Amino acid sequence: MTATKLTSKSLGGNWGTILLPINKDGSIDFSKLNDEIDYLIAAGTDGIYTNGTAGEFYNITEDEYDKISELVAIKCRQENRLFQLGVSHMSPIITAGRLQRSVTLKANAFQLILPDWIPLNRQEQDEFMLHVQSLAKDTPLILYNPPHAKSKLDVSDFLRLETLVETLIGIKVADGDATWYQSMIPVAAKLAVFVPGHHLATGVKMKVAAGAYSNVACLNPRGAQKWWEMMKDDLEGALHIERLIVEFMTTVVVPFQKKGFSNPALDKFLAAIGGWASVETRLRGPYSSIEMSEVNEARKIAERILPKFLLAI
Ligand SMILES: CC(=O)N[C@H]1[C@H]([C@H](O)[C@H](O)CO)O[C@](O)(C(=O)O)C[C@@H]1O
Repeated sequence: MTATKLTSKSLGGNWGTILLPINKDGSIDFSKLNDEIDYLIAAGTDGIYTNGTAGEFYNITEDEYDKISELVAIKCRQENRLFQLGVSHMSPIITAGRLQRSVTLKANAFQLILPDWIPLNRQEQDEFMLHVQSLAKDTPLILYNPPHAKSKLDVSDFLRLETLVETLIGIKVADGDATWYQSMIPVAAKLAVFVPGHHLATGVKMKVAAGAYSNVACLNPRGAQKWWEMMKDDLEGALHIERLIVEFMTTVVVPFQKKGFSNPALDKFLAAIGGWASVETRLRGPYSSIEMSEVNEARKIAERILPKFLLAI
């Protein structure tokens, strides 16, 4: 079977991340991971992706990388579900290795970051992306450029890379204010732009967002999907829900961010609050995890603020 060919026009929607169930000794619990992938597939999100930040791509061995990618690829192909494999790594050599070993898995796309120790000048960005394109063959690419990346790309970089790299179909970025959205309209005309999950309705209203690799799907993949569907025929209603999600994030999640917990710690906390996966809050060290004992209180606040469909399992 050939993989459905994603394009900058067809790529979009609510994508659910794989989160790693980490044992006390730091190993990955593959049996729990298995169940989690089954749940995500059954939840009916537009797609599933591996090795995002929430998948702790920066802190796994190459053997683990291969095992995770294979597991997700086999299950998603069996069930005919769209999936993307993250091949990101801070080292260009490791990214290339991940890519080369994953090409046969027939992902619908690869997600990747630029090399992330020494910032890349434009020529180096171009060279890296062309190299990756040649390794990925005809599998499309999504470039992930978070605000903490060493090489921060702007509108002109995205447009240049889109012209240069034929198989680049999307980008994942943090959003900004109305001026930012305005500036991204030319990019959105050419590439599928993914914005933070909790701002997706705004992104749609501003005619920029094609979808989200979603932290709302971390909380509840089914609920996040329902919210995305709502954006198509009741955008005002979806914007109202977004305000509730943002209120929930501000009340429950941001205080942990202010204490210094990382984004993946927050994503795992969201999943534990949602309670749909057998994933707990533990991250692989040295990164700190939010204690499971915080989950009950957070869940109570979630129940007060959020609509039922975002929490029901
Ligand atoms: C608010 C937000 O968008 N969070 C997203 C983060 C950040 O983009 C990332 O932590 C920056 O490094 O990425 C993910 O964890 C990921 O790709 O797996 C998904 C999560 O929804």
